[in-house]
Amino acid sequence: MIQSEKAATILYVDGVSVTFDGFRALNNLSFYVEPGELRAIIGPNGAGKTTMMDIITGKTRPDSGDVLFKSEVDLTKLDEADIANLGIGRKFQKPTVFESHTVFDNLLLACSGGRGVFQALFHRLGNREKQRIEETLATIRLGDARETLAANLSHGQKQWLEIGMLLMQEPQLLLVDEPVAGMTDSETEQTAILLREIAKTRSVVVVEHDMEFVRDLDCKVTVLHEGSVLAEGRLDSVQKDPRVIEVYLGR
Ligand SMILES: Nc1ncnc2c1ncn2[C@@H]1O[C@H](COP(=O)(O)OP(=O)(O)OP(=O)(O)O)[C@@H](O)[C@H]1O
Repeated sequence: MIQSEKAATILYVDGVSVTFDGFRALNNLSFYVEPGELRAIIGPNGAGKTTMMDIITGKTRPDSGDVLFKSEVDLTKLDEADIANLGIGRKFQKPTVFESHTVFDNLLLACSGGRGVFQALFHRLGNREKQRIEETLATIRLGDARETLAANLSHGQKQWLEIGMLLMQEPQLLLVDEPVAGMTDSETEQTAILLREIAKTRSVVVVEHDMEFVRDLDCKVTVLHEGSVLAEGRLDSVQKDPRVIEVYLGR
C-alpha cells in the first residue's frame, strides 16, 4: 500500500501471519479500512475471521506483520484493555448484557467509566450523559423498552442493547462478530439498518455468514480463505468470482 493511502486508514492490517502449533491461521493477511467505512468480512469456517479480530483487539499476537490504528498506533504492542481504551469496541457473538438490570441502566453502567455498579446506578446523571443515553436508545431502537429488564428482551434486542453499550464508550472502530445469528428475519433487517446508521459516525467491521444480511449492509466485502484475502469488492462482484464460489458460496 502506498504511503498516502496508509495515512487515511483507521485500520491497517498488513502482512499478518499467526501460527498455532504449526497451523497457519493467518497467512500474510492484508486489508485496510478507511475512517467512516462499513466493511463486511465473510469466509468459510476456519478462514481466520475470529483470529483476525483477536489480533486487532490484542487477544492474540501476530508472528509477523503490522496492525495499525489510525495509521500510527501499533496495536501489536498493546494489551486488550489499552486497545479498548483507545476506541476499538468488540461485540462478541453471544450477548452479554446485565440481565437483572433495565435497558436504561445497562447503558448507564456501560458509560460509568470504571465506577462500581452501585455508584453508577446512584450517582446523579449529568445532562450530557442523559443525552447520550437517549441518543443511543433511539439508535438501538429500544426507546420504548428503556424500563424493561434486559432478561425480558428478545435475543435480537439483547444484541442491539450490547451494541448500544459499546456505543456508550464512543468507539471509533467497532468490530461485530456474527450479529444476526439466531435473529428473526425482521430483526436481521433492522440490524443492517442499525449498523449502517452507526457507520455514519464511526468505522464498523462486521463478520457474518448471512448473505442476505451482507447484501443489506451494502458495503465493500472482504472474503477470507485460509488466513488470506481471497477477494474484495462489492458483494455482487465477489459472488461471481469463481474462486469464491469454489471455496465458499457455491458449497
Ligand atoms: N488458539 C488456537 N489454537 C489452535 N488453533 C487455533 C486457535 N485459534 C484458531 N485456531 C485455528 O485457526 C483456524 C482459523 O480459526 P478462526 O476461528 O479464526 O476461523 P473463523 O473464520 O473465525 O471460523 P468460523 O467461521 O468457524 O468462526 C481454524 O482452523 C482454527 O481451528
